[in-house]
Amino acid sequence: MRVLMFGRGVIATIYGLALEAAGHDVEFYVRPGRATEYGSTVEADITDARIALLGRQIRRTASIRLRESVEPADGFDLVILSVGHHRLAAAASYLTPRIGTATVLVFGNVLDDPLDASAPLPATQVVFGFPQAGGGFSSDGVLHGALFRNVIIDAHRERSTSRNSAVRTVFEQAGFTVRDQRDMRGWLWLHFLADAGMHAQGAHRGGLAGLIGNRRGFREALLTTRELLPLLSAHGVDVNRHRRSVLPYQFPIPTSATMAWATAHLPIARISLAAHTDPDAAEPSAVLRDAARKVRQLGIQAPRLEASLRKMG
Ligand SMILES: NC(=O)C1=CN([C@@H]2O[C@H](COP(=O)(O)OP(=O)(O)OC[C@H]3O[C@@H](n4cnc5c(N)ncnc54)[C@H](OP(=O)(O)O)[C@@H]3O)[C@@H](O)[C@H]2O)C=CC1
Ligand SMILES: CC(C)(CO)C(=O)C(=O)O
Repeated sequence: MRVLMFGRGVIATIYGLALEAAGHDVEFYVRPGRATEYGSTVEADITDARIALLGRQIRRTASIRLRESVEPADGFDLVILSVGHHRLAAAASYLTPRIGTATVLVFGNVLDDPLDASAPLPATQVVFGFPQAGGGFSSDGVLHGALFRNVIIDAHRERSTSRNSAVRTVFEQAGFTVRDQRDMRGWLWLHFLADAGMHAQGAHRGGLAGLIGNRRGFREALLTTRELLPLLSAHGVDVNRHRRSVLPYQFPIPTSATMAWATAHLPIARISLAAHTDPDAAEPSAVLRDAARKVRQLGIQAPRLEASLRKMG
């Protein structure tokens, strides 16, 4: 399959390399002028949990193909679009006239209704999913990442089209296990609020890396998200469908102890957080700002989130 990864960011690179290794024809779209800057290789240090339960660390210099434009005649079958929620609209506008008949997998954080957030991409060509990976580039350009076996794919009955099946097959053939999500919109909202809780604490601790091994930090993150949960029902999400996912917020003490222990002792649990050390990174402040905007609109009290926003300045 011809696959285009949008950008050469963390998630695009981790999954692009995995799909290429599985035999797909993978290219990366980067902004005009950036191909030379990036070069034709990437140094990747990935702890891969497809091979071993707690991950096996593999470091390699991988060749990658970059392109600075996309045209409908390029004939991509699948475009994987993984950007921060605050950059999705611009990316979707760029891609819409250029994708031809390709399926676009929107594979990252989304706030608002997913189809509105990914407009003007045609709803019939879009599939929603979410990565189970994380990491970041260190200052020497090396990608340090953790890759889990699962990926989340939308499995709502009305959206279970042949495009969904094709996306599932691509991941399964590359050794991933697809976790069906029947309420993707609710799941994406909940994940966004979970990130807001984490980033709120990151704002006090020099980024998410400051949470590693930090029981109090995780507890505060969970409590921050708990303050935001009323947003879900206010937007029509049936929280009962996400009972297991909301348990950490109902039991923050044992959950934070587990998270602190896991991130202190297991590299696979630590890597995604360890890479987030930039206190001025754009995505965390966009997540906090947009979560705060939503709760203020509804008059929901979120003192922990507000305190973190003040801290960010
Ligand atoms: N990193 C992580 O640990 C995790 C991230 N996620 C989610 O996955 C998504 C992607 O995250 P991540 O990979 O870290 O993000 P990155 O910022 O690393 O990657 C985004 C990429 O998209 C490119 N890009 C964005 N907009 C445009 C545009 N309009 N035109 C051209 N290129 C563009 C960026 O290029 P440029 O640099 O030129 O702007 C960059 O290469 C987010 O929603 C995030 O929340 C989920 C789990 C973990
Ligand atoms: C907050 C983070 C990095 C934790 O892995 C994440 O899940 C995301 O960016 O969506």
